[in-house]
Amino acid sequence: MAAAIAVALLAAFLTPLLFYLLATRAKNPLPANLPPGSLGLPVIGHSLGLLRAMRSNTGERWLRDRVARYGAVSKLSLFGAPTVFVTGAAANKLVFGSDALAPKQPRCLPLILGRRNILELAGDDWRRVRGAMMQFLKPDTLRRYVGAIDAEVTRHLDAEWSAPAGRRKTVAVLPLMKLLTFDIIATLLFGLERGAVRERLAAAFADMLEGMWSVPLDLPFTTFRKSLRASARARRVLEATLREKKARLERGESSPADDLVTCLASLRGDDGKQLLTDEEIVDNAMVVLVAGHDTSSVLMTFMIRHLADDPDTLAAMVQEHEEIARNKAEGEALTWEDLQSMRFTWRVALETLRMIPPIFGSFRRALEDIEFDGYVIPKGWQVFWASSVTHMDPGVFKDPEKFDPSRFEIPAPPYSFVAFGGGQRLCAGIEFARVETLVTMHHLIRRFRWKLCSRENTFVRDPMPSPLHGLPIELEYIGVASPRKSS
Ligand code: HEM
Repeated sequence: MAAAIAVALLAAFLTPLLFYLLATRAKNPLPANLPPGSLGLPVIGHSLGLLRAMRSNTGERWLRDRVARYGAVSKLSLFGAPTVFVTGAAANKLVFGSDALAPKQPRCLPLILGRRNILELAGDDWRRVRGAMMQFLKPDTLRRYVGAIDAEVTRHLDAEWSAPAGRRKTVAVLPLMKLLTFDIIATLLFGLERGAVRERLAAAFADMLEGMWSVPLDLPFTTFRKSLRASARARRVLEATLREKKARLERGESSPADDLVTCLASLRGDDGKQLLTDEEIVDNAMVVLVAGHDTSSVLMTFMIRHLADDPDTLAAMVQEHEEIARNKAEGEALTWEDLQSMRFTWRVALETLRMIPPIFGSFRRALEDIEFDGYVIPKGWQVFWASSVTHMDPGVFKDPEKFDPSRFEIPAPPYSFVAFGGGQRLCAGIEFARVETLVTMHHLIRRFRWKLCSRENTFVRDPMPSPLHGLPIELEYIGVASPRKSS
């Protein structure tokens, strides 16, 4: 019965789409010099093949096979739209630099995050929203929050990782890292204290994520419907938070530097009006929650996974962090200056991101016919970029399968390392991610050693890389940390 309903729904959904595609193709004949490759079956195209490969952790190979067969530019069909897949530094430059390409997200994203979220915006609207967010996320502002992030990390480690003296403890790393990054965002960016409101946001957010990448069918019992409802609950919390922040600002009880939401609410345009609308502030708080939560938690999880089996890298990191700790008083919080000394640790993070980029790739939409590499990308088509093929290209990164942080002693060639994207849409949260990663790794390395519980060291992409069972590790407390002096 359920299967019959699903088939009927699918037919109802696909048939008009098929007619639409045939009609538009008849109206706009395709240019002759399209990239090589086939568009596959109508509508279904190559989506199932790619998704299956990602779930079995062969997504990178799936793309590499395409490149071996067709070259760095090829056509295919993904998620119901004709697509050109591009890879390599020149293609990345096009993706991140060309005004003829606009961002394009899966259809479910604006429905869940809100239509005024930065990922949907272009032109002046994008510049205004990005500029406002960077007021808080730029290094000059973030340097003031290192102590607060340090406090959040040590509190988290005390509560979730530590075991009674002499006892070993097993933890699953990924869920804990997600909890930590959620807590850091809730405190630092939303200024939400621990308690019922924050727990309501955490619960709504967890439900919302489940349907984030699902088929956007708003029908009873679909994951997407559940996600939409959870998104409405999360928005209600953020709207109430914004109202409270605005009231406090008006009463002179807070400062724009308190948190991202207060900062955005305080900004004024030339006309003296609030620079971002309330809707924009809430939509972009939702983006920050999603963009900043899964990505950094995945990075730290895979660093921990790698360090368990790489004693040389671990030893070099231990040395770096011991030197920093030597110059600090007992329990003293880290500072911005300390983070600048964590060069090796950040190179380990970059190498981890090169080999396992949390964001597999994403889409753009051609606003006009674009000529690239001797082919035409027709107006209206999707462009799909993926970081992994460039990251694993031996012509760019020698011995790409080897984990070698020293390769980042000099900057990678332009548009070759794209884990954070590139160009004007470069990740807005790089500095934030760098601060939370370095602070967390410092305290973990000073307190614990660990080994992997499972020898089956694989992961799947869903679409974020997720290690088997959340990466269970056995922790040994080495007891060098001491109670904090300041926060
Ligand atoms: C290891 C951590 C992170 C990685 C690997 C990462 C990766 C990326 C990538 C690849 C993009 C570009 C997507 C595209 O061009 O299609 C992006 C954009 C973005 N990221 Fe991150 N991100 C990370 C952490 C964060 C954090 C912590 C925040 C917020 C605090 C954040 C906020 C954003 C925002 C707002 C954008 C959109 C920028 C724009 O369109 O102008 N990210 N990120």
